[in-house]
Amino acid sequence: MTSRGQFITFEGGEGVGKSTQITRAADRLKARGLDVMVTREPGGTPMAEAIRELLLAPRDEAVHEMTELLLVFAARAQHLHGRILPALAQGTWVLCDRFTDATFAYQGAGRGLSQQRIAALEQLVQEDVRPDHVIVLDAPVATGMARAARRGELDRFEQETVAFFERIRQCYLERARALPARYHLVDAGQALDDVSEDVYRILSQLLP
Ligand SMILES: Nc1ncnc2c1ncn2[C@@H]1O[C@H](COP(=O)(O)OP(=O)(O)O)[C@@H](O)[C@H]1O
Ligand SMILES: Cc1cn([C@H]2C[C@H](O)[C@@H](COP(=O)(O)OP(=O)(O)O)O2)c(=O)[nH]c1=O
Repeated sequence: MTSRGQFITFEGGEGVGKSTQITRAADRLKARGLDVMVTREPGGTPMAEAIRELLLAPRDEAVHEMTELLLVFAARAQHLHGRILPALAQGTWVLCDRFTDATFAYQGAGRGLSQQRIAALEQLVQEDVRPDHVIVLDAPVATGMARAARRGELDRFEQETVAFFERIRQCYLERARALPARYHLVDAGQALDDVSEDVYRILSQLLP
């Protein structure tokens, strides 16, 4: 029987290097012979990517935080059932750029929705599914924002204030410290290659 793949998420604020590091990590795991799928949230399936576009587009209309929360979980339900769970069942390792920790950070700490409400939706949508491991890339907010700004036009979240991103960073740090067996904190303020080494050191301990 094929053993279930590992479900590993990459988290952190804007521009900390999640996309870059997840690609590098996947390449190294594939080189070790593993079956690896890289995906992202919000998104990961055509319908969930359409919800992502709804969420990220800057708009004149104020977006209620509950609308944002429900859209994030609607996309997640589609992604989880359509792609993540089938891949894990086949023994594929799933590396996901953001997952529900981002909801606790952005819609919770950022927008002010209660952690209990988010936890209730997490239970409803995911039942007992949680990431096996979470890599939290941590860097000063200014560092991440400067890197993100270099990418060009800012999306609806990237237009937020420094205070918003400071709350997000603290939320990730608190979650990482509360559950050290699942969360792995990495200093993302280092040079790219040093961050990659730290990430791979963590992943290599999970190899079969
Ligand atoms: N450790 C690093 N040092 C310098 N630049 C970095 C580092 N990590 C990422 N970058 C650059 O910062 C930008 C944002 O990185 P990206 O991986 O897209 O971050 P995220 O997915 O977290 O938003 C990219 O241009 C990337 O090349
Ligand atoms: C998964 C998720 C993402 N988001 C936000 C955070 C990001 O600003 C945005 C898009 O994610 P992403 O493309 O990973 O951001 P970036 O590469 O700019 O760091 O979606 C939430 O607000 N809640 C969530 O649950």
